[in-house]
Amino acid sequence: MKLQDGSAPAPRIFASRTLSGNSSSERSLVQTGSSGLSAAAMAEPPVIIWREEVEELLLYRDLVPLLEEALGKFSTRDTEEVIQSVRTAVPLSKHSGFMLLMPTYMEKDAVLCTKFVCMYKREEGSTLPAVNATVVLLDPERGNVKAVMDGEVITAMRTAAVSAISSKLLMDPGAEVLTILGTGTQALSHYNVFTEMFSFKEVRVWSRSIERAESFVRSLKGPVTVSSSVEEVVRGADVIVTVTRCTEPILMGRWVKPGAHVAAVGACRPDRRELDDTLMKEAVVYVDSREGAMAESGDVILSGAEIFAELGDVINRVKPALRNKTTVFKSLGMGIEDAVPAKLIFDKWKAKSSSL
Ligand SMILES: NC(=O)C1=CN([C@@H]2O[C@H](COP(=O)(O)OP(=O)(O)OC[C@H]3O[C@@H](n4cnc5c(N)ncnc54)[C@H](O)[C@@H]3O)[C@@H](O)[C@H]2O)C=CC1
Ligand SMILES: O=C(O)C1=NCCCC1
Repeated sequence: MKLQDGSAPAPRIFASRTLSGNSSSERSLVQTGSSGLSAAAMAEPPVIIWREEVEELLLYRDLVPLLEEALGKFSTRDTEEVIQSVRTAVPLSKHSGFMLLMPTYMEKDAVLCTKFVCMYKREEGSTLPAVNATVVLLDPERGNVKAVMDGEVITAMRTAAVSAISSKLLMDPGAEVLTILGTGTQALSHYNVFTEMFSFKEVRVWSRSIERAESFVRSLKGPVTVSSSVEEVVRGADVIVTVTRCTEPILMGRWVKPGAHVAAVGACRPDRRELDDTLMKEAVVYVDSREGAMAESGDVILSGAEIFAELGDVINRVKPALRNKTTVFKSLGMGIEDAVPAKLIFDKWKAKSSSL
């Protein structure tokens, strides 16, 4: 969320009158409530937590263990732990996009949350965002909104954190070479968390345009090699992250080293692909959600590949982590992955505000 001059406003608490108008009759409605509730029994007004605050409050070292725990809870299908159905996709045909609605309830953790995320096909060079998200945290008892948060950083960091968890579980422990296909928002968050959590000897990046790859790499801290040939960066890589907006396969199984781990993050619609049939059929396929993958993943649906397990099944030790095989983690994103950082950010925000 940004102001018109591009800067982010300071975090603030909405004044009650902002939500309910200025007139004294409207204000008295706020103080006693339309249902006659006393002010003490009324909910706190919602807060807005802007992008810069999210960036400050959300750290991978807190997020990764919480997400790992949450993926395990999701895979138990225990409705007291998590209620989360496959998200609703509203087509925005005029703008070549979709709005995805991602509600999640975690009863035991008292977290009620939804994300609205819009995703678009963008022309090369477009300055508009490919993904734009807002996260809303509610009080499950009263149903009021507690916080509205910028969702772009949450989406970038939680997606990368889940890919890092898949790699921690499924890559060869001696993995040395990381390859990232794509140079956008997700490429950056994946680079950040993978280099924070693991010690790769070599990092390679691919983009269709070598200039874009070079400019992306200039923004990074460590040494990275670039190429505009997917085959060149993929051959010999131990871990391959695909974070593109492509709609046809770009990663071919014949280039992938046996035993490599692929975290496939793009192609989140049933008609989109990033990986070819050879890779999908030869690899052991893990997903975040079986239902989600069967409804939304072109790589799963169109290849006819069998899903071996959810990441949560591996975390719960219900299914093995087949590290010596070629593995694909097909990521689609789930509401619980947003609910967890939303609670974390809100709790930290409250602690920070009350200490001021
Ligand atoms: N699995 C999940 O939870 C999530 C998945 N995504 C998906 O991840 C992908 C990347 O997202 P962002 O980094 O936010 O997008 P972005 O627009 O910032 O980056 C996209 C990258 O793909 C490249 N690209 C675009 N069209 C291409 C094509 N036809 N072939 C090859 N490369 C192409 C761009 O040059 C850029 O490097 C998108 O497909 C998005 O929908 C995004 C958020 C969460
Ligand atoms: O889970 C998400 O967030 C997204 N998934 C698919 C692509 C857009 C964002």
